Amino acid sequence: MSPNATSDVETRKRAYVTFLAGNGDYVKGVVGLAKGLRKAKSAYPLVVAVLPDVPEDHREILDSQGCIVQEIEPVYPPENQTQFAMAYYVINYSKLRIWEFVEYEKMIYLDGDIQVFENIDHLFDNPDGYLYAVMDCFCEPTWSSSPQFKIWYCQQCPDKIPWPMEMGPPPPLYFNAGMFVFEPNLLTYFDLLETLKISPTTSFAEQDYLNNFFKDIYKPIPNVYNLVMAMLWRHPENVELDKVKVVHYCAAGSKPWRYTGVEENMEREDIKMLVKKWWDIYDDHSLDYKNSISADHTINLKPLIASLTEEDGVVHKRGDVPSAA
Ligand SMILES: O=c1ccn([C@@H]2O[C@H](COP(=O)(O)OP(=O)(O)O[C@H]3O[C@H](CO)[C@H](O)[C@H](O)[C@H]3O)[C@@H](O)[C@H]2O)c(=O)[nH]1
Ligand SMILES: O[C@H]1[C@H](O)[C@@H](O)[C@H](O)[C@@H](O)[C@H]1O
Ligand SMILES: [Mn+2]
Repeated sequence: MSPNATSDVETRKRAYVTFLAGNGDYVKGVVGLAKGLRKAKSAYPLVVAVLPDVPEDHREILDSQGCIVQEIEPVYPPENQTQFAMAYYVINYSKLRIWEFVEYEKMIYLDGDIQVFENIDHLFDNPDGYLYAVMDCFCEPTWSSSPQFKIWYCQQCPDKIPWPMEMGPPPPLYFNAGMFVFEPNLLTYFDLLETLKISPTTSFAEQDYLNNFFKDIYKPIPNVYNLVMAMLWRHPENVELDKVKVVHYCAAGSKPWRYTGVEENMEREDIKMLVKKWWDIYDDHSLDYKNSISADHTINLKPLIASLTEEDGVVHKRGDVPSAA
């Protein structure tokens, strides 16, 4: 086997992964993400973990965009009496299935409402054994039922309003679960599912759960890897917008494919600019998988080479091992 083929086989051990549920418009987010990764010349494919309720035509769109569509079974929390910050967060427990994708050594999870504007492949090279993610902000009304919100404490500026001593030690650092670097592992996977059975359901669903589960191995990374939009108006002093590589369109009203500009903060120039940047990628037909094949041979030979197996040299059907690049 040629040295090139060896390294291509190695790159197959890493992938991006996102999650898709339902027959709504989140598929647009995932298409945008696939194209964004391609534009950033990522060397790794995008796996889309889909729930059974994702319709066939949406799966075909994703396949035609070079994504690896992988169906997963839903995971439900044990009981559902809690008020989630958003009712649909309940489906996000299904995200735990991605720890089962052990054909990959390391993956970067990205929400469907995330866009990657610059290459972040180097995050795969971070030392193993940790879960890497960006610290969240507690200042939006979605956090109103939390103790942090009630005392105006935010881990983004712990010196402004320090955590009161009488409330005990400050809570452990908390990440936004729209983006994280992790290692699929069956023992972890079974432990995640088993521990869930005896865990309470809380406002931020699997985000709270993952934070608790991984608190000892969580390593914060700079917010350029997941700009939670509220940071722009809650903690502008912590944001260097021109350095941001990954944007998370998570604020109410900010999903680019639904954007109208009427919700609070959505009239801001920085938001308008970021929404436009998302659309520029989504509308760019040269970034469609089929067009990128004819446009750039150096990049687009990769999926073909990677789909040659060592033993039989047989080329598997396109879509088996597509690269996001
Ligand atoms: O109808 C839906 C709803 C959600 N999703 C998927 O679920 C992800 C999470 O939903 P949002 O991005 O709308 O939610 P937020 O960004 O507000 O949610 C945050 O909190 C959630 C708590 O459950 C999750 O942790 C999520 O990853 C984190 O970014 C989406 O990106 C998308 O990938 C769908 O596919 N279809
Ligand atoms: O994951 C959630 C979500 O992205 C919300 O929109 C945001 O307000 C929260 O800070 C975050 O924890
Ligand atoms: Mn999101």
